[in-house]
Amino acid sequence: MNDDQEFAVRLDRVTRTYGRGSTEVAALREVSVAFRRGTFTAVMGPSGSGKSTLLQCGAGLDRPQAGTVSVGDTDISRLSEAQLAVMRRDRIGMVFQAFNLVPSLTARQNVVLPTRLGRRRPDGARVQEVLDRVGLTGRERHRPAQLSGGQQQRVAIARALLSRPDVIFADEPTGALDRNTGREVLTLLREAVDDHEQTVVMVTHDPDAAMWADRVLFLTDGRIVDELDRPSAAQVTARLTGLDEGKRR
Ligand SMILES: Nc1ncnc2c1ncn2[C@@H]1O[C@H](COP(=O)(O)OP(=O)(O)OP(=O)(O)O)[C@@H](O)[C@H]1O
Repeated sequence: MNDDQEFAVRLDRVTRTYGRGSTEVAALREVSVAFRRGTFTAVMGPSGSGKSTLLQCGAGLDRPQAGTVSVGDTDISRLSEAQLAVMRRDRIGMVFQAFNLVPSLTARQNVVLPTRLGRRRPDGARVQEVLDRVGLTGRERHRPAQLSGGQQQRVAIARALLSRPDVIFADEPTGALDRNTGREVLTLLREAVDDHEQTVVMVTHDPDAAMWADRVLFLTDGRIVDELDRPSAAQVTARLTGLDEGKRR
């Protein structure tokens, strides 16, 4: 297998800075990391360490000043905005802490919205399949306000799954949920990896959520400073405490 088939997404020496001159902040400093197909990676680190920026650059929502981002065999820094939009629609799914649903639309309409915006006709059977898969059978016509937080996040996951994306980027997907509901969301993300060979990259502050991942990356000041394979929550907590202490010194 060559690298393009083995890895869903690769960042190579990616640098992203914000602002200029004395207010310049380096959110990512020459970060190189590859996400193997069919794996679940958690990204952790102190506030402001660059986690969301890593996700945004990987998903093509933000463009780095230097370095390359590849999705499969495509270097996305070379794509036009229009080509990038198609790539994001077809191959990348996004899930956010705040669900990002349209309040006036039903669950089903929210799931098909990206397809409709792409001026394509949704496949009704596929839409029902993803709604069933995330446990929303019977709630297809509910609007977000009529759903619990966990159910709203399921709608967002169904929306992300619809196009069978290679990779799903999730930015604190359990951050607004209680522990049990969060666990249900993590189960869905884990199933995407184990049963559907998708790739999940998830930012989280919660060591219990990170435990669901195959690998945990630790960021500090825009750099990946460590990684752990299948760690326990206690190992994750210990590593995070070490990072915070390192920062204070
Ligand atoms: N649009 C922006 N304009 C200016 N600075 C930004 C912007 N986005 C991020 N930054 C800065 O880049 C750095 C990294 O931000 P980022 O949001 O990636 O961190 P994070 O690890 O996700 O933080 P948190 O855990 O608090 O969400 C921070 O110092 C932040 O202030």
